[in-house]
Amino acid sequence: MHDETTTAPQARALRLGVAGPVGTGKSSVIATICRHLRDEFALGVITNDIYTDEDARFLKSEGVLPEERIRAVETGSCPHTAIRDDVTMNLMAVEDMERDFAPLDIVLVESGGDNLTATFSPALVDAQLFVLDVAGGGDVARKGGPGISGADLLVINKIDLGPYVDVDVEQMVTDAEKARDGGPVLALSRKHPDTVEKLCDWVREMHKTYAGGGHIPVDPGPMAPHHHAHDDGHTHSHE
Ligand SMILES: Nc1nc2c(ncn2[C@@H]2O[C@H](COP(=O)(O)OP(=O)(O)OP(=O)(O)O)[C@@H](O)[C@H]2O)c(=O)[nH]1
Repeated sequence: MHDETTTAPQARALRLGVAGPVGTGKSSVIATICRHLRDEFALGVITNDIYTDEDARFLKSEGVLPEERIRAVETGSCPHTAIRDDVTMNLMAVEDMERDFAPLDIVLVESGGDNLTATFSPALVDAQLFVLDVAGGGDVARKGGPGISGADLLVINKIDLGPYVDVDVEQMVTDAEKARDGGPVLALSRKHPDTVEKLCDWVREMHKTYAGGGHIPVDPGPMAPHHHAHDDGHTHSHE
């Protein structure tokens, strides 16, 4: 009988998206993954910024990978568009990277920083992390949204800051688990090596499942309707 929960073993790299609100630590999470796993896996990184290549420059300056394995996509539009509505620019960047450095094991794709609504299309990534931080407030996890509830892993970052911003990290994790119907939640700080190891283990496990054909990409769901106002007075909306 055909088993619909598995697919053939994968020939190409695992494409792993990292999304989340501005400043929660997406670039830092990617830097951490690269530093700890670069000797185990062949890695590449694609960053998304609206007008700059700042995130790519940060990762290059940190020396987390050889510079040519870190490439920037300047989306020129709201971050949702490039990771969800029309993923062409990103898909081309990922495919170029995979071709130039074949065979790659994992390509990390960082979304531009946005609000709680941005998620990757499963046409672009195979799995996705959504990153919140404790500095954004303990109640954020309760607010839900497609990334919080539907990403393959929810990261609650900067837990070392909990005491300074009066956030009960354990409660925030419990709230997040509830919002995700028990889906995985990782409390992370780059200053707590045990949490970094858990992040690496999650990536290892995801890669193993994916490479063996046992991972089916899940769409966390569409963003909520919203609109953007631009400097020139022009607005656009996503319904
Ligand atoms: N205390 C603490 N600070 C952290 C941690 N991770 C990241 N930061 C800091 O948080 C700030 C934002 O981190 P980034 O990695 O640039 O965040 P980002 O989500 O990529 O930001 P944008 O790309 O601008 O949306 C930086 O000053 C980091 O040094 C952490 O675990 N603990």
